[in-house]
Amino acid sequence: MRESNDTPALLLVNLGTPAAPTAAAVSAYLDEFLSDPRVVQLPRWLWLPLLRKLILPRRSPVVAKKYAEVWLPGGSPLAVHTEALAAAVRARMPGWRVAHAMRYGAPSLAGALQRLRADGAREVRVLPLYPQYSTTTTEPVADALAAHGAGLQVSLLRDYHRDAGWVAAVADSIRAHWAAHGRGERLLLSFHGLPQRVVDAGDPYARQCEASAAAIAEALGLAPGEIQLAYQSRFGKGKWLQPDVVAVLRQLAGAGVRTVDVACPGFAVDCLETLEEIAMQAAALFRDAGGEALRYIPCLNAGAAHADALAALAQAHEGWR
Ligand SMILES: C=CC1=C(C)c2cc3[nH]c(cc4nc(cc5[nH]c(cc1n2)c(C)c5CCC(=O)O)C(CCC(=O)O)=C4C)c(C)c3C=C
Ligand SMILES: [Fe+2]
Ligand SMILES: [Fe+2]
Repeated sequence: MRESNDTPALLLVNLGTPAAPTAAAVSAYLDEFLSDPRVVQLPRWLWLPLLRKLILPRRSPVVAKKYAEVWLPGGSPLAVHTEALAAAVRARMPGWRVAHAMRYGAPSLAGALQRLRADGAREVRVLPLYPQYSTTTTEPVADALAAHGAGLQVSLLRDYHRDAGWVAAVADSIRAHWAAHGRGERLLLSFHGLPQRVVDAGDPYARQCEASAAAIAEALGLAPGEIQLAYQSRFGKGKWLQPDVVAVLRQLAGAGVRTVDVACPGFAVDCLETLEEIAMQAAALFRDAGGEALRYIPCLNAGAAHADALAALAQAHEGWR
């Protein structure tokens, strides 16, 4: 069916991921991602030669091996799950065009906007799949909309870090994990980290992570002290948000904690940072430090509760600007 011109469109946007688990594809992806001045805020004359001559040649083959360990038959987990999530949301929004795009890599945001335009869309709601706002993730989506959104009436959802539907979906996924595997001695929520200087410059991301953790704790009927928050995926040499997930896991194991449940509610879908860094690396580290088991709780991915929450957000009257 061809929708009428007045049908609104929803565009789900995720970060992006390499096209293949190879050094060349990882290098191309990281080059686009890490040369965005919103992501690494160093002077270009200093950063770009450093990135291209030193960091990419060294890091890309190492990171490509990590991607290879989690790669799915259909591609990178982030790409596969984002596409499945868009399909699940589409099924809940009759009358809407629902598309997805990546901020870096493919399918490109510019291309997705072009297809919507060609298809006769006028109003486009853009939902970055970042529950917590950051100048390093959400704002680059706004930049791309300013650059490629001409001719469309575009609005953006800046964050959904305390949205009731999303909080309930995360809490339910943790309860389901407990029902299937029993309850670990501790519950740890691991969010992607951020350089401390970005936070000091006023980025509200860390506050939003704390508020999300508090809301999830409340939905689970836990006291704030019964849930621990940590930050992961540190990159480079500078100071990043604390506490670091590795330090927290070492400390828990050292204190005699045998089992810890870990969820990553800042990630809408599973990706390298959850499947390799947490479910594989951090789990091995916890065992080496004397723990018995780190039980990873998968992201919401294309689950029904997630798709319901995002479809409700997409059709909400508030939050869009
Ligand atoms: C300065 C560097 C980085 C900042 C700032 C940053 C913020 C940030 N990232 C996400 C979500 C994801 N990041 C992912 C991978 C990834 N992130 C960085 C660096 C920064 N991220 C790098 C170099 C990489 C690639 C992997 C590596 O080389 O180690 C991913 C996964 C992508 C995938 O393909 O699976 C996600 C998702 C958030 C939410 C965020 C700030 C809040
Ligand atoms: Fe249709
Ligand atoms: Fe990142």
